[in-house]
Amino acid sequence: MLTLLLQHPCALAAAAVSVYLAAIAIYRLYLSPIAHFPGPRLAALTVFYEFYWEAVRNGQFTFHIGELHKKYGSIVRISPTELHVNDPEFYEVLYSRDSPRNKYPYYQRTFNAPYALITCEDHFRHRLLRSQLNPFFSVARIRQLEPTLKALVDKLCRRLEELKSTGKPIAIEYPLTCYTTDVITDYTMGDGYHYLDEPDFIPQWQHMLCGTAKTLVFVRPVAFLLPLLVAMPETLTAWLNPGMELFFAFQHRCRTRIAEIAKRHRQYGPLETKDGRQNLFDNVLSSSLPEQEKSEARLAQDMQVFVSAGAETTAKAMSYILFYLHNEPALLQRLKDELAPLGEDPGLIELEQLPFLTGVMLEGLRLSYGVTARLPRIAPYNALAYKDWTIPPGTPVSMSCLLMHHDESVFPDSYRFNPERWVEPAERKRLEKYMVAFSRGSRMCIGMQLARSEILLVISTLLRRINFELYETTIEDVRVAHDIFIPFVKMDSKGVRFLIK
Ligand code: HEM
Repeated sequence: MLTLLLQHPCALAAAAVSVYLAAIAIYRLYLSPIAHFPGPRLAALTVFYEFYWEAVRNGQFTFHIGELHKKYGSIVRISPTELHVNDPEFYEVLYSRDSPRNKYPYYQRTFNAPYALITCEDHFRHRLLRSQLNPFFSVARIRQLEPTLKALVDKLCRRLEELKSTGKPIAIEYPLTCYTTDVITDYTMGDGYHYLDEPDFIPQWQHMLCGTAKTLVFVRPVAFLLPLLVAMPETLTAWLNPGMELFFAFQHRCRTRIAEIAKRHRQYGPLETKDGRQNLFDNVLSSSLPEQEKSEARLAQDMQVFVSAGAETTAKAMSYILFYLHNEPALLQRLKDELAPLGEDPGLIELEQLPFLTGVMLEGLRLSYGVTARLPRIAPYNALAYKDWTIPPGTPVSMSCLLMHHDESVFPDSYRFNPERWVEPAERKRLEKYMVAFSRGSRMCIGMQLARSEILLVISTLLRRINFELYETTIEDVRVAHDIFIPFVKMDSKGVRFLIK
């Protein structure tokens, strides 16, 4: 037999590959440190199980994981290397504030932004970067930003008023995405994109932000091919994947803007904006961070992430809130009644005190999810204890906001938009623990305060000044149907559309 194999190199190669694959299969099924965890054998064998549910079935893996939990229990092995937990009480353990948590390289590499804060794998490097940025997003700093946020809401209202009585429906997520983009670009770069000036609210920008999420998910198991894709001429990639032109233009814009900021910083030191604020990247350049963390390549990747993370999520939450309120006029009226005594120009501090408005915001965040994808974390040094299980150190473990927000034991009638569930203060405090749109712990969203302030100001102002009428929009246009890193509704939806009366 051996002589035969040696005489035929192809047969030898095939035999070697078979032995290799068999060894991998035996390791994954019987010898891996997580071999004893329950779950489908196929998922334990290959990442193409995940690929099938993510890519071939177009964003169905999270829903399928929900089914696996019903069959196998609250902890399931969902891939050769990863466990998934579905238990609201475990969320704060996994997404810990204090214990080291690394991110999972397999998951992070598809962002193709290896130096950015959000993709930083090592816990300690992340702490260093994050502690430098945290003050920039504190409640106090966001309060200083209030006049800018309000000026942009005024502009949003003026632009929407142009559509008054024209009979032209508007998909509200487009102007809202222009608003959130202008806010975050103005705040981080000191010079906004001014997308609210675009005559048609530039729908392709919102499509691009959602489209890149698909690349994230669909290429994950073959992400080692990403360098090939990236090395291809941009014109060819854009031809293969229409819509990528805008992404490349956005990438170039971030690099150019960072190069300008860095050059000016080298020549003249940090530049303050007219209201005395320093832009975020000047602030990083003036900091005591190690020099490699101030490289233009790293800062350009962070700029890209800040803009895309801050724009789509917040705009989606606001447009879903507007839908739910107009879909149930009693809720709309109750909110208007609560807002009425505050007059024409209430401040953020006053808005934050309103129980029903707060309930509307939290319920909107709960049902728009932000990021639906599971977010794996690794406890690098210590085993994690979960019920009777011991999860070995170094194991990627994930949980999903989508499953948390539809846990009927926490949020009964979970698909119903019910702001009332947040109104009573003690109950709100209890429930907020399980509303994880911003995730939790050391890696939780840095823009949370900014997003909450934007939502409060935009919703309260639009309801005072604009008369909306829903146009050919049903609950299906806000009901999650696909998890492609971010939530997607049915693919042929035209979005939440309104006539301005
Ligand atoms: C409704 C609005 C928002 C939601 C639901 C949301 C959700 C999230 C979630 C779930 C994460 C964790 C991602 C992970 O673990 O990989 C995250 C991280 C992040 N978000 Fe947000 N986000 C929102 C708004 C914003 C805004 C306005 C900004 C702009 C500053 C922003 C910037 C970021 C950044 C930079 C990170 C990475 C933080 C880190 O790794 O330390 N987000 N966001």
